[in-house]
Amino acid sequence: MIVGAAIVRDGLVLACERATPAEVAGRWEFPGGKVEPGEPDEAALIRECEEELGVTIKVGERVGTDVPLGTRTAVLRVWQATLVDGEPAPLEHASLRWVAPTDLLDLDWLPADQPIVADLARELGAAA
Ligand SMILES: Nc1nc2c([nH]c(=O)n2[C@H]2C[C@H](O)[C@@H](COP(=O)(O)OP(=O)(O)OP(=O)(O)O)O2)c(=O)[nH]1
Repeated sequence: MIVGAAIVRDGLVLACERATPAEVAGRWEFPGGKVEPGEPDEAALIRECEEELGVTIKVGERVGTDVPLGTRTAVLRVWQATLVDGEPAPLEHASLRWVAPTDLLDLDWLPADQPIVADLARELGAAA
C-alpha cells in the first residue's frame, strides 16, 4: 500500500516534484510513501509528511479510488489533508508547488496519480 496526501490550503493543492529515481525525476506526486507492516494507513501518511515536508497534517476525506501501481502488487490510496503545524519544505523533493484546482491537470503527474488528480480537481472545483 502506498498512501498519498492531497494537502489543501486556501483552495490550493500541494504538488511535489520527484527528485529520484531518474526515470520519474521531474514528475509530480503527492507526499507519501509505503505503509510499513502493521502500520495504519493514516499513521503512515502523517509519518511520511513529517519526513518529507517537516509538517504535521490532519487527514481528511478519501480522494478517488485505489489505483493499481504498474508492475507492483500495490495500490495508491490518497486522502485530502490539511496542515496543522509547520510550513512544507522540500526535504526529499526537487520542489513544491501550490496549485489551483483548475491547473492541477497541467502538471506531469505520475501515471497512477492522474485519475485521482482528475477526481480531486472535480471535487475542489465543485466546492468553489
Ligand atoms: N509518495 C508517492 N508515491 C507515489 C505516488 N504515485 C505513485 O505512483 N507513487 C509510487 C512511486 C514509488 O514507486 C512508490 C512510493 O515510493 P516512495 O519512494 O515515495 O516511498 P517511500 O518513501 O516509502 O520509499 P522508501 O524510500 O522507503 O523505499 O509509489 C504519489 O502520489 N506519492
